[in-house]
Amino acid sequence: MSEHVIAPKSRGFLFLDSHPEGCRQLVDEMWQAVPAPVAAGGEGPVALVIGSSAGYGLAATIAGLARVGIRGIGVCFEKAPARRTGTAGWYRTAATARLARQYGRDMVFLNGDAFSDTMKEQVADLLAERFGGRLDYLIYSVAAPRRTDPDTGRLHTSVLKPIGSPHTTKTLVFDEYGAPEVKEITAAPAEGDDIEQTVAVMGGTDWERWITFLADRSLLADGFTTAALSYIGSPLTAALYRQGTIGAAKSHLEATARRLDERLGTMLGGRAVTSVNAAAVTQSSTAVPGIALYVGLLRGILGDAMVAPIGQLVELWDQLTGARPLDLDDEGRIRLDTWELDPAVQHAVAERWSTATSDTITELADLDWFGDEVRRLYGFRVPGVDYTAAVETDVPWPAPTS
Ligand SMILES: NC(=O)c1ccc[n+]([C@@H]2O[C@H](COP(=O)([O-])OP(=O)(O)OC[C@H]3O[C@@H](n4cnc5c(N)ncnc54)[C@H](O)[C@@H]3O)[C@@H](O)[C@H]2O)c1
Repeated sequence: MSEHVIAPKSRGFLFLDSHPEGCRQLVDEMWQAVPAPVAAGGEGPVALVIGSSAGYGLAATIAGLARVGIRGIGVCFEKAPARRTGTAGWYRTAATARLARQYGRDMVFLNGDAFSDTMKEQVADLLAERFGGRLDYLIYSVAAPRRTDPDTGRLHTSVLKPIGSPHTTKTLVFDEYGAPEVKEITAAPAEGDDIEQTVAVMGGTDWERWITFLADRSLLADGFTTAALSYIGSPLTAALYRQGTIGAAKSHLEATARRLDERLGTMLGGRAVTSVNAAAVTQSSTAVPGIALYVGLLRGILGDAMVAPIGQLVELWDQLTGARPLDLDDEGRIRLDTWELDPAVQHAVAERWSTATSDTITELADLDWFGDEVRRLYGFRVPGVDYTAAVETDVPWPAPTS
């Protein structure tokens, strides 16, 4: 037993501790937000979600469990409680596993490096032993700063840089008293092998490696379908995102999808697509310069009309399972970002972006919402949680039920 009162301590948008009870309630909230299952009863399809503990991958896991009745495996990379609390994803995984069990879904969570072949072996063994040797769906939603290539042993590091020339952007920071400041920063362009390294981490190489690995062991079911998450985003963030090093990785991911789609089509009558999702506040997105400002302004304009990740992932599952028709753009991508990239919305965000200063930002952007969302990533600011009460932080990793 290790009970503590946990106060939010942060460095910028990163918090040092997370709140187990807040994380549990947020997972409950996400589950409750999922509409009733499409088909009830029977054994659900077998799914593997890579990046299952946070952001879009967590939404994929919860929407899959609650809407489609999936069973299978979630893979993520989280830190256990030790001197500090566990990471939020640790507690969210414990909460997701508890709900899965409660609803009778056999879901096993593995904590470790998805880029490694050891993890691929572990997943392959579990699929063979526990899930009838057939995988129906794979959702790939990893956001990571680095990846070791199992073939070469080389460590690749991804960077967020513009390509070609330096780029100056407005960005949102909070001073030591929590007051918002709109600043300008200039990002130096990619140099050396920055692009290649970012593509090696966030492009499609590891996704393809997973599929080849599982195909070689004959673990992919007929009609096997896979989706990887991508982002396009606004012209306001394009120099640093879609036209930058990370955008090069996303283009690689999308090209990988087209190649895999052909391969899976011939091999199994299967499919590979990318799903272009909309801007959301996650640990990864807040690391991109300008994104915090952009998302705050977007919320200021759209309010509750923004579609949260869980809503987008219900739509993704509906399209993947055929509950709704698959709706692909000209480049073969599922587009769940149309409300964000609507020209009228983008025009309104651009207007506010151009006039935003430290003095006007609280009127133009919904910073209360943004501040809450950042804290909720760590289980804070969840209505109904008593943050003055001590909570058990020593939560075990969920053991598979036999
Ligand atoms: N956040 C956005 O605004 C946004 C918008 C559209 C698309 N996307 C895409 O969604 C995907 C996920 O991003 P997110 O923002 O949800 O990220 P996130 O930081 O919220 O979650 C990342 C997940 O990856 C897992 N992970 C990281 N490194 C790992 C490793 N080595 N092995 C196993 N698991 C690992 C983490 O444990 C976590 O579950 C990315 O492809 C991203 O580009 C994000």
